[in-house]
This record gives sequence, structure tokens and C-alpha cells, in this order.
Amino acid sequence: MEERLLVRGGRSLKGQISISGSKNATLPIMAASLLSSGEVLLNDVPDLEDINVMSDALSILGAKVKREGRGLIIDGRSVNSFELPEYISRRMRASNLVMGALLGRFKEARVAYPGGCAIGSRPMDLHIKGFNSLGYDITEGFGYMYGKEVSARGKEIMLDVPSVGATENIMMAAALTPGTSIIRNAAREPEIVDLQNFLNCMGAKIRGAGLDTIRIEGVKKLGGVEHSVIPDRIEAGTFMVAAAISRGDVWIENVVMEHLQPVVSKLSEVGVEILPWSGGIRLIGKNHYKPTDIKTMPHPGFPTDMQAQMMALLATIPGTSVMVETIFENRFMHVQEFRRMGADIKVEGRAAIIKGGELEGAIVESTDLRAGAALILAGLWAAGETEISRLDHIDRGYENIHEKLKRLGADIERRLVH
Ligand SMILES: CC(=O)N[C@H]1[C@@H](OP(=O)(O)OP(=O)(O)OC[C@H]2O[C@@H](n3ccc(=O)[nH]c3=O)[C@H](O)[C@@H]2O)O[C@H](CO)[C@@H](O)[C@@H]1O
Ligand SMILES: C=C(OP(=O)(O)O)C(=O)O
Repeated sequence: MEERLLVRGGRSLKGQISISGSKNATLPIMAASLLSSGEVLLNDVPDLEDINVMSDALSILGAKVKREGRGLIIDGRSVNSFELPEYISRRMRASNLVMGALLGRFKEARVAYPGGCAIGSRPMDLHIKGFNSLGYDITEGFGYMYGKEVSARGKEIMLDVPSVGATENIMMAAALTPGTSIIRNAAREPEIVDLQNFLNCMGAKIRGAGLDTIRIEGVKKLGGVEHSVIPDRIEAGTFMVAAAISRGDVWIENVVMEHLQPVVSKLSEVGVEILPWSGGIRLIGKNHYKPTDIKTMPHPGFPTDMQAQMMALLATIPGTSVMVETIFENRFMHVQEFRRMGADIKVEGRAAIIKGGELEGAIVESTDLRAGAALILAGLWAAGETEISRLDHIDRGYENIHEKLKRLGADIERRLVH
């Protein structure tokens, strides 16, 4: 027996939904709570499997983690272990983020290589280079990274690529490392800005997040804090595509328009009407859209985490669209599943050439988190029934997506099947 999602296509979504707190902002902030010598209260924490895994990771290290509704209380004063074992680390990519926090606070860490979706090889070299530059000696072996302070001192670090995780990990380690650290070619994602705001409220001295140079003056100690996590721009983008693909009319609440500029811009280009309103944004779908070309890029470019969902929409638009994935080398696994639904998509290297047309329901598998979301979106438009398996991927990053879609009028249910 396995749970599956059954989607019957053809209904236009209508109504209002509210976006949850951001998974990708909450995870580094949870790890950064280890830096605090006080209690941390986080608001707007989404109820997701990845958040449970990070809570387990912090608990294994000895922190006290308690959920109260949308709030999460983390008390890192009781941390008594610097080792994150393999069985927990491999459950997600973001587990690596405890490394920077442990090094910063305790000057020692042993963390097993992270796991996560198979969207690319996702090495840790830039994280390790960054820690080394700050004076932490990192050795690797038996599937672990082991770090220990040698002569920790702020330094200038140039990232080869603007890695989100490496930027976050280095910021965390540098926050409690004496001297000035400068990260050049830093990632500029909104989640980095949220991490900076969180750390600064605890007493850190960081500026520049959101730009490509981040300057961190190390401080001696960080205190307790209450912080509200930013809305999830990828969940918002997914619902924007849901409105567009179902040719619906949806009011989306709790969004930061500025974080969604590249998605808004591409949806407008294909012909979706997007209107700001006091609570967020309204999307009005149309019966006729134009094809377009998209290239994923680090923020403020088009996010790789919206590539699969946008491809679902492009697969329904007559004409030829091209999607180029520049961030992850293996993030087209959804293409073979779309093909099962009748999509005409060819992959040539890093480009997918999409000849849009009709889609029909099929039995398909979520191959990763966003691929799973994209299959739901395709199912909203496809003729007949789409049955989606491997919901564990979707549960990592979407809070009750089927309930939220149902409230908007989608014909969708989650069912145990043989
Ligand atoms: C929890 C979280 O926030 N996850 C997001 C984060 O992942 P994550 O932080 O893992 O992604 P990165 O920004 O680090 O990865 C970007 C690229 O850099 C490469 N790289 C990264 C680190 C390194 O040491 N060496 C290296 O070569 C990766 O293989 C990838 O090709 O940013 C990605 C890119 O926006 C998003 O898709 C993920 O949803
Ligand atoms: C790829 C993602 O997450 P992670 O980095 O946690 O695998 C994602 O959120 O789309």
C-alpha cells in the first residue's frame, strides 16, 4: 500500500489561498539557532517533513526543540554533541548547514555528507574552502567532514559560484569568528537576507545580504531572539502556475512580490494577468498563451526551484518554448514523466525543447520535490486522471498542497492504493 495523489483535470481554480513560511529560509535559520546562547522563537514555520528532519538533527546534537502551532522554540544551550550522524544527515541536503553553526559556536564539528534530491552532484567543496579560509581545518573521510579550529580569523572569501548553502554556512561560521570576513560573489537569494536579519537580531554584525558582497564582523556571543520567517516564494510561484495552467482566477495572500519578480515577469510574458492587491497578488488565467524561453539563474534570475512547474505550463502552450537549466546538471527528470502524459519535450544537454499541446492523465512518479509539484500542475490541466506516486518528495516542501488546491476547486485527493 502506498499513498498517491489523484488529480482529475479540467477545473479552473478560483478563490483565495495563503502562502506558508519559507522552507528554504527556515532551514538555515534553524541551524543558525545553534549559534545562540539564548532561546530562539521562530514564527510562521511551515509544517513540513524537512522541518521535522532539521528538528531531529538539532535534537540529536542536544538542543531542545518544541513546536507550538506555527511557532518553533529552539534552545541550543543544552547542545552536548558536535556530531551529526549519517542516518540523519543523508535525509536532506540542508543538514549540511549545521556545520557552519557548530564551527562558529563550538569550534568543532563532525557532519556526515548530506543527502537530498538527486538533481545534481551537489558537492561541498565551496563550503569547505570557506571554512578553511576562516581558519578551520577540515578533513574528509568515512563519509564525514570533520572540522576543528586552528587559528580562526575573519578572511576574504571568493565563491566560484554564488552557492546559497555555502554563503549561509560561511555567514554562520563567520558570525562568531573574530575579525572581518568578506564573502564575494555571494548568493543573493531572499533567504540569505532573512538569515542576515535573524543573525543580526541575535547580535551579529552582518551587512550586504541581497548583494554580491557580504561583510561579517565577528562578535563574541549571540543572544536569544524572536523572528518571523519570510513567505515561501517557491510555494507562491507554484500556486501562481496553478492559477495560470488551470486558466483560473486566484488571490494569493502572504507573498512578497519583489521576491517573485522573475516568475511574475515570465508569467506576464506568456500572457497571464497579474495584479497586486493589498493582501498579495491576483492571477487571472487566459485561454490563450504565448510560448517563451527561460534560463534558470541565481537570484534575481529565474529560480531553478520553479523550472519544473513552469515547464508544466509551457507544455500546454502551443508553439515551441525552450527551458535551459544552468544550476543543476540533472534537473530534467520530470521530462520523462511529462512524456507519459503526452508532452512533446526533447532534452539536448542543458536545454529542454518543449512543443506545447494537449496533455492526458497517466500514472507518473515524483522524481524530486519540484518535479512532484509540477506533475500535480500538469494534472490540473490534463484530460482525465493523473495518478502521482512518491509523495514523500512533495511532503518535504509543500504543506498540504492537495488541501490548498481542493479549497480552490481542484478535483484532487490523496488515497492509499495497492
Ligand atoms: C535548502 C535550500 O535552500 N535549498 C536551495 C539551495 O540549495 P543549495 O544551497 O544546495 O544550492 P547551491 O546554491 O549551493 O547550488 C548551486 C550550484 O552550486 C554547486 N555547488 C554548491 C556548493 C558547493 O560547495 N559546490 C558546488 O559546486 C551546486 O552543485 C549547484 O550546481 O539553493 C538552490 C539553488 O537556488 C535551490 O535549488 C535549493 O532549493
Ligand atoms: C531542491 C530543493 O531543496 P533541497 O536543497 O533541500 O534539496 C528545493 O527546495 O527545491
